[in-house]
Amino acid sequence: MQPTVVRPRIVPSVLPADFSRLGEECRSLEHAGVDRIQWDIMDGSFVPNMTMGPDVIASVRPQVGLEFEAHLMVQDPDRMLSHWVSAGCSLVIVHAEACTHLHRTLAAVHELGARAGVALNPATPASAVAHVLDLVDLVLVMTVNPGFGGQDYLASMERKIAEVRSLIQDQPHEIELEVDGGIGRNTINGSARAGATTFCVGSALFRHRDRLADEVAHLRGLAESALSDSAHGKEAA
Ligand SMILES: O=C(CO)[C@@H](O)[C@H](O)COP(=O)(O)O
Ligand SMILES: [Co+2]
Repeated sequence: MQPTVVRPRIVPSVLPADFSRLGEECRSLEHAGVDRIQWDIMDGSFVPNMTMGPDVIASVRPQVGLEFEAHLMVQDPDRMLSHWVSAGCSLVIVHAEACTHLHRTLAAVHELGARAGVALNPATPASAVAHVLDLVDLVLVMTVNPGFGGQDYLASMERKIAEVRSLIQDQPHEIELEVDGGIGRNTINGSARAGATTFCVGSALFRHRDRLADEVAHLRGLAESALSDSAHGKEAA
């Protein structure tokens, strides 16, 4: 039987959105056909920037049907995990570097009824997730240093993307591989060929806010062609 090509997921970051109209902005993304919405949570400590708290996300939650993921760029995320889940995030991504007891933190996310993801800073090796894969639903490889949107993609991360792909490939449960930072028309191909199937896109998408649906389809098409050329982009029909 012919293998089918994995459908790439396009997940916008809300960082470039107009924060005074977040509900409308998220509805536009939903109408444009994106797969989820990523909320970039920054605490001014783990990263040198601050964004929003759970009440902001909760206020948008009833206005949009899409799944929400929280990308927690937060030192010691444990004490607030339940707030992000209560606000409506069904996927919670913590940074490996921010957790003293990563295994415990991931178990706590599952106990709250959410899916758990682990993000890796550019300087963190793929091996940082090797011993927690049984508790991981998604690995997020940062392709910029976290803290700001609009930075240049680090192509040097493609080797790590490939290493994570080979780590997760043989797991008994599905683990998504997402990339985040500087993803757009010129970089989605390289990260897809390396092993990513989910693409967080911020500024490269909002740059085309007058034709969001076209840009989502265009980016997904570019990723689909790259995945169809690569072994990891195929699944049994
Ligand atoms: O987590 C982060 C930054 O820390 C990202 O989600 C970016 O906000 C994505 O924005 P672009 O790099 O695509 O502009
Ligand atoms: Co992010």
